[in-house]
Amino acid sequence: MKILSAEQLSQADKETIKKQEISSEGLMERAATLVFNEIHKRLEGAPIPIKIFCGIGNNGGDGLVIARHLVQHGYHVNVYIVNYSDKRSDDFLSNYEKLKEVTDDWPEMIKNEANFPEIRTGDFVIDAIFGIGLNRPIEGWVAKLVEHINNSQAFTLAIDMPSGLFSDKAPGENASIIEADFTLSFQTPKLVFFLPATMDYVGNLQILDIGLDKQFLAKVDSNYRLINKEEAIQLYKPRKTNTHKGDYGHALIIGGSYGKIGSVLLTATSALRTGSGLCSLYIPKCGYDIVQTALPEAMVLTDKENHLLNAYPNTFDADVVCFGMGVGTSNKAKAALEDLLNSVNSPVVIDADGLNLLAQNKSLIDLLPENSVLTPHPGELQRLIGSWKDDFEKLELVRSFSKKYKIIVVVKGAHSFIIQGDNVYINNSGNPGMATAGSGDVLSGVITSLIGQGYDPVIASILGVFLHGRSGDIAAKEMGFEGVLAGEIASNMGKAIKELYT
Ligand SMILES: NC(=O)C1=CN([C@@H]2O[C@H](COP(=O)(O)OP(=O)(O)OC[C@H]3O[C@@H](n4cnc5c(N)ncnc54)[C@H](OP(=O)(O)O)[C@@H]3O)[C@@H](O)[C@H]2O)[C@H](O)CC1
Ligand SMILES: [K+]
Repeated sequence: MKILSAEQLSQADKETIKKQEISSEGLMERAATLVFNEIHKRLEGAPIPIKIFCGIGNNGGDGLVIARHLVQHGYHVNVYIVNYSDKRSDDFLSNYEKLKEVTDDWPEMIKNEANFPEIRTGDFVIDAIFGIGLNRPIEGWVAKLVEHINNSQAFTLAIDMPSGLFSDKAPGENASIIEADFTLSFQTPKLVFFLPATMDYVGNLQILDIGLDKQFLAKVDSNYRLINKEEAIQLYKPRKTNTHKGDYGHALIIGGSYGKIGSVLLTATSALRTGSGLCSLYIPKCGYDIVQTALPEAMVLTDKENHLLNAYPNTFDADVVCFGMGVGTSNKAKAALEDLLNSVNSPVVIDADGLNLLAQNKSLIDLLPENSVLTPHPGELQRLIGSWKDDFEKLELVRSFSKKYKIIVVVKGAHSFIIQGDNVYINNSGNPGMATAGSGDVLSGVITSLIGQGYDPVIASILGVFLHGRSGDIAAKEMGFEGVLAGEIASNMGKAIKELYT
């Protein structure tokens, strides 16, 4: 699903009004009625006190339409106009009049702190103060109102966006932003819903298709895409019936050191569970018995060193190589990485200490074959590209890093970002249970396996991150968030793949 900017959404709005011969008020009615339907479906007429805070623009207009429908369905509604300016929008004004026709309880004006209503724990708050039109930080008494709402224990539903969030840029430090429990957003998700510093304001997210012009949405260009099952299934290549293991690639996993053999084992298990035809490990001697016992399906080559890797078996003929988990950052490990990068021409996957070695020896980055995949978590990323002032600057830095070295960067997080040049793919599977030791090792195995099976490295990264998340979801369903082990993310991979097409 494309992620559009506020400007693109306003354009879509205009295009829809023109093509569907609908007025902008009609479009507001359509969008806000969908919100009302969602609320009504859940509340089923319950006599909960509903407090709707409406701005004076079109987000506020949505709030007024929702209020009218709620009143007409017998709900207990109080409407507050957050009077932050005199520039009321036309659709706000006409819906203000329409609301007055259905109730004697006229909206209350909030012009300063003295007008703030008491908000109780059991209240249901609707935030229709600002939407995509926010163009500067919320200040003064309006900021205090946001704080007042956040300090209440009331359930808060944000319309289109939690007020205070910009759709396309970072909020400043200590910005006033509604902390929503739920956000119902129109037509497309907004980029800030998925960025680490702003995602927590959104709560649960649901996107409502308000029927904006399909042609415009299809042709509008966006560098940002959200990856759900609908997108993932299109990337998946089913197996043929007449087939053999040679069709699914030979993955070589290089890593491990004394005390960290488990990491390579997880990566190799995950590669095999994702469907690699063959999988070999190259590890220090001390890991030989462990791997052969724990994973008889894999083949094992050992370095001449006992506890650390020191070389790359360059006579080995693999379809794809993954390097880094558990190797440490010793000179010996550096020699092994250098050896590898001087020997291979096809894309490699680099994770964990492999990334730290690249960060410590920046000249090695030049040796990465085009389309190689790097899978840093934020700490590793910072070591590679330096620090950033906010999530947007981070995205810019990763983009130029990706362009400069012609590589793919998978920035791991609650929503992992797959970045290739200007293109950013945002993963929407997974859960907090996956924040566990070895989870990243498993991800490297999935991506490596898919590259070995012939997927283009960027597709392998997008699909791999999605499948990793789904597999984690399957594991968490059985084990609970706290109980998930990385090995279970690997072992559920077959189910995650099956679930794509069933
Ligand atoms: N296209 C769609 O998907 C639809 C969107 N709808 C809803 O409309 C809003 C966007 O409405 P808009 O009127 O453009 O903007 P807002 O309601 O978010 O803001 C209103 C005005 O507030 C001013 N502003 C901005 N920041 C601040 C601030 N910090 N303090 C005070 N005032 C501020 C600004 O005007 P200025 O002239 O003062 O700059 C805004 O214009 C969208 O989010 C949806 O909820 C439709 O209902 C359906 C179609
Ligand atoms: K809002």
